[in-house]
Amino acid sequence: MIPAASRVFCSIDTTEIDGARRLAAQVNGVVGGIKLGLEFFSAQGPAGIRAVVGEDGPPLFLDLKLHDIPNTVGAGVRAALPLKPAFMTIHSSGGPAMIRAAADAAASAGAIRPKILAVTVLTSLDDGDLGKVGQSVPVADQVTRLALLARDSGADGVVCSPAEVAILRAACGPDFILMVPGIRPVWAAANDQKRIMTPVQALAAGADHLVIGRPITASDDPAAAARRIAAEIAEGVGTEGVGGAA
Ligand SMILES: O=c1ccn([C@@H]2O[C@H](COP(=O)(O)O)[C@@H](O)[C@H]2O)c(=O)[nH]1
Repeated sequence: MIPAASRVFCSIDTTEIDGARRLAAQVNGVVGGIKLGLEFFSAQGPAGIRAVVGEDGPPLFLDLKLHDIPNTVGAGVRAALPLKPAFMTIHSSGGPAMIRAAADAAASAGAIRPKILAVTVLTSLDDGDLGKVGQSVPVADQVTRLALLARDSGADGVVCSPAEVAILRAACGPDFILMVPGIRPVWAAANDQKRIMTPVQALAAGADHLVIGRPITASDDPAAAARRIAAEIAEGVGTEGVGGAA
């Protein structure tokens, strides 16, 4: 059986190539893949990505959260295909044509295409924040709307918070991928995340993959933190309560 910890993508958010490589080596074999995003890509570009994950490295989740007109997003996805990411992100709020353009660009890679995931509502936002950007509906309603739009426009799945996983699993079906950040073991600080759950809670709700960054990477001993999370997942630790000091 595949260990549940292999469903964790460790988010390495840094500008430093040596630091990113060191972190990737420290969590290698404990987590299932590496997520690199805007911070690292802006500083190090495609060559930096290759230096961290290599040709035969762990699965890559390239989290660039593309959001632009359809032509530009499609071209952005196509330009990233040589990196062979397992997953790439776009924003669902870019609309149906933009999502379709990303899906079509990914499909052009054939069998080893990246799965396109549409970001719904960022896990750092709550109902009050949504209201301030003119979306005066409960977060869960907006997430569901954007997830259904993404599914119907050709995306393989979405990025959502653990709080919406059960709702989306019911609304979008068993095969729609739910990639879930906003994950905090009970011993970790929430930081800027607002909609959070423990790894065990998120998996129990039906998440396919978990994204975990600072609880591992900001630890004095990232390898030990990753192993601790893997052990908690295996033992079902953290079914109640979450978060620490923000
Ligand atoms: O809604 C979202 C979408 C993406 N993220 C990304 O996940 C990681 C989370 O890192 P932590 O250190 O575990 O908070 C980070 O790279 C975000 O860009 C997200 O948090 N929420």
